[in-house]
Amino acid sequence: KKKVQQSDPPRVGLSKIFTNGVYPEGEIQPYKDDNTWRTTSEEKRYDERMAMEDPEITYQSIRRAAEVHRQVRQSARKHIRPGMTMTEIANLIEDGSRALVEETGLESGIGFPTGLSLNHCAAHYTPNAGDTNVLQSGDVLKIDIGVHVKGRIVDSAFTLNFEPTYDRLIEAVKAATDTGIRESGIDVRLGEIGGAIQETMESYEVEVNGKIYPVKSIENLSGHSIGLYQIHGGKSVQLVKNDDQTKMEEGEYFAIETFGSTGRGRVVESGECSHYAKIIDAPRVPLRLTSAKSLLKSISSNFGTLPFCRRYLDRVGESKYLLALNHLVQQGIVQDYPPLCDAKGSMTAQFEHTILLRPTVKEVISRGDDY
Ligand SMILES: O=S(=O)(c1cccs1)N(Cc1ccc(F)cc1)Cc1ncn[nH]1
Ligand SMILES: [Mn+2]
Ligand SMILES: [Mn+2]
Ligand SMILES: [Mn+2]
Repeated sequence: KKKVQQSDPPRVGLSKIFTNGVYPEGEIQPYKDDNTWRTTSEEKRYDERMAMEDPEITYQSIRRAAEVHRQVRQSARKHIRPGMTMTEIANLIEDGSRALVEETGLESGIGFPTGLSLNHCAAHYTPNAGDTNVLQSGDVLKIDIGVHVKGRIVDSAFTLNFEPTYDRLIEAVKAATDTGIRESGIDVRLGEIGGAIQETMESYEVEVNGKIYPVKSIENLSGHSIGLYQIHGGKSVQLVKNDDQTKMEEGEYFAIETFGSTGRGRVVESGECSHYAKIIDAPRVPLRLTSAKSLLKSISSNFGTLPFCRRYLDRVGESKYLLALNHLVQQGIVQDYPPLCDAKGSMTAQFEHTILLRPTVKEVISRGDDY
């Protein structure tokens, strides 16, 4: 049988390429100071075999999502250039993701809105309809892509620049994220990881037009555990030293993400909101507003508890939904996630990977040869 090749831009579904249903493993890291106990223990190897066989937690789902992520981001890096509108960039990425993951209802598809935060904005910006913003050559663009298969979400992000000014900032954040990944492990306290991330991050400085800026960890952003169809699983991994004694546990998925800044090292909500998500255990309040009732039905059937953005409502045929959407937010049924920005004029960068704490090893699921 002839081997099927991926197209450029990528549009061939991965099940046509990985015809045996086996997808590439991520980067395998032994647990730190664990020497070989977990890797060799019979009991742990048994636990792993059971996990592999359980259709609900099969590793193939998350690995398929990760391979989609790698191929889409490779194409993004190749094609995104100053002069493109943010909307063109979002569509380029999302068309690729939907095609490669072979989007099928809530079975597989986009994990959350494509983050395209610029410059002093660190997270949760994606264009709404009518956004005419154009990428500039001096911009620092955080590309945060989500892909899910059977509710297993890969949350991974990288930073693009087109001029060398902020190369050191980008280097600092890549190093800090790798520190966070290295320090993660079963029974590790979340506070310990925060301290290590901050130490790496703040060992860097960046020179901009003759002025030296120390790189700061953004103290009110964090990594997070990830659940089934649940981008935020309830545990947060801070980017600064703290005494959170909560431990990481075997079988948990984590998004290890760090953000560096030349500004205050703190973000505030700023600008028009695009990102939303149904709150998992939202109170069942009787909705008086009929339009809110029908919008909620559309959100539940199209996205479930996965985050979505206004463009996704547009594409499933919703219109004139803002009043209803704001009502759902105000009733505590839908969470809004406005853009999170440091001071105007400052610069922020992000790197993020999704890791899985397997019984025997730590797997950096979203690792590629790019980052
Ligand atoms: O800031 S978060 O809300 C958060 C961090 C810690 C606890 S909750 N957030 C989760 C999220 C929220 C909305 C989305 F559309 C996608 C993800 C982190 C994140 N944003 C992008 N990638 N990762
Ligand atoms: Mn091409
Ligand atoms: Mn992310
Ligand atoms: Mn994340």
